Amino acid sequence: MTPLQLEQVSLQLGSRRLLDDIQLEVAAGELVILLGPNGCGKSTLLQAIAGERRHTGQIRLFGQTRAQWAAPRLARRLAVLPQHSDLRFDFPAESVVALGRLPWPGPRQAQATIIRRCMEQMDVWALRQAPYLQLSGGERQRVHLARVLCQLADEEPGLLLLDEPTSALDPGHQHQVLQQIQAVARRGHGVLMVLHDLNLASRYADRLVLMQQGRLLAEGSAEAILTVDHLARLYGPGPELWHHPLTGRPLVV
Ligand SMILES: Nc1ncnc2c1ncn2[C@@H]1O[C@H](COP(=O)(O)OP(=O)(O)OP(=O)(O)O)[C@@H](O)[C@H]1O
Repeated sequence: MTPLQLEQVSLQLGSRRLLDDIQLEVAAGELVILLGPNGCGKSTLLQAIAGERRHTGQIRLFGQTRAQWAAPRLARRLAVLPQHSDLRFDFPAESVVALGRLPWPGPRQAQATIIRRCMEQMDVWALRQAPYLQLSGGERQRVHLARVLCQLADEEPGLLLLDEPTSALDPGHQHQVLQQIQAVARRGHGVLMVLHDLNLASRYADRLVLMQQGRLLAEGSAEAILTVDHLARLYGPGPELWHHPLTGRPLVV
């Protein structure tokens, strides 16, 4: 069953159309990256998919509309990392990650194993006892990533929505995190992720989607999408395109 299908999704606020007739699918096993300038509607789109914004048109998650999903079942299939995850409680990092396991009752030891695995994947296991509020911005972001990763189980395909998950990370952790997110997709989950870094998007996406002023402008492979014409249209004049010597993928300068 296809994790995500959008048909004619629009969202109007007063006289402003924040989303305009969006058609989009994310297949199981696919990592789709959404690109576009500030304010074009990327977060709004993710929020609409997450059920947080009223919209017209249809959004299907694994073939069912939101109204057809019981919330506890959907919580095992849909995991969302918003652009900002504000948390004021001074829990140990491990307890923050454990929040992701709330939809899953189960033996304590099995839960602990999954939590540890996700924290290791996000390189925060060594920080497990650190109070959340004492963590750095990048450490907090990786703790929240571990939390959403451990919300999905590999027995049932899920959908992962990630809004700029690497915005606070150093280059080494950006690659580590994106490799893990790619591995999540390879295990059969659908992933829809917002990124601003064009070269990370070029390297990791199975498909890129360009957004401009609430509309989808183009979608396809990195080679098809990262063109001088598209980039100049979205971000202004000046981009140069090279090719990565090892991967052959577009490299934006
Ligand atoms: N509740 C709201 N009321 C009024 N305008 C809103 C509201 N929510 C979003 N907007 C506007 O909708 C537009 C799209 O916002 P959105 O956060 O989706 O952009 P974005 O593409 O994610 O941008 P960024 O790259 O800066 O994160 C923005 O111009 C924003 O000001």
